[in-house]
Amino acid sequence: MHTAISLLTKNTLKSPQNLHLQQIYQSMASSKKTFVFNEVSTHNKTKDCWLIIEGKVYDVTPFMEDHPGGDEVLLAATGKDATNDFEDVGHSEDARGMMHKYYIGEIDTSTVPLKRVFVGKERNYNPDKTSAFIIKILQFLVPLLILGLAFAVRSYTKDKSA
Ligand code: HEM
Repeated sequence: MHTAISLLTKNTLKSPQNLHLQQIYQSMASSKKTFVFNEVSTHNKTKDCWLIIEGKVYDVTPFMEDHPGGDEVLLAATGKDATNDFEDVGHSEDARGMMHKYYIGEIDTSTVPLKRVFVGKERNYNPDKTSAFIIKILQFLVPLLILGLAFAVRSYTKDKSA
């Protein structure tokens, strides 16, 4: 990655028009910090949101309210490699151009799990299996109770009319 940035700064970005890009890439290369996945994935809240996109780590907290796609999608993209989510939307060049503002470092890709893991506050996940079990039993019992009640009422009314 570092080599790629050096090559870019040396060759492609030499023209004066690309000076600002050169400065951005140089600052990215010199001040880069490498994070491990667990360090990044804990930043998954409304006021603290870090993303992993194309091997880089972005702190998008200040951008959450202004993100045209909303803050929910940004939060949903935390705790995993968000490259595919980002690419699937088909973000414009403008969107890509603003990413450097939120760049805070690189990710050690060997620490990124293949499957999504939940760290800290968990969403859409119910660790209490007991309530799910009770619901299943109730789903079975309630119709039986109604049937039994219907039979009881029927035989009671039959007895009365006889
Ligand atoms: C540093 C990261 C990001 C930046 C700077 C960014 C920026 C932007 C910008 C400027 C737009 C307006 C449309 C465009 O110019 O393409 C946009 C739209 C959008 N973004 Fe992001 N985005 C980021 C990450 C993400 C991620 C991780 C997702 C997850 C799926 C996402 C989902 C969306 C969606 C759904 C839209 C709306 C698309 C539409 O309605 O046309 N963005 N984003």
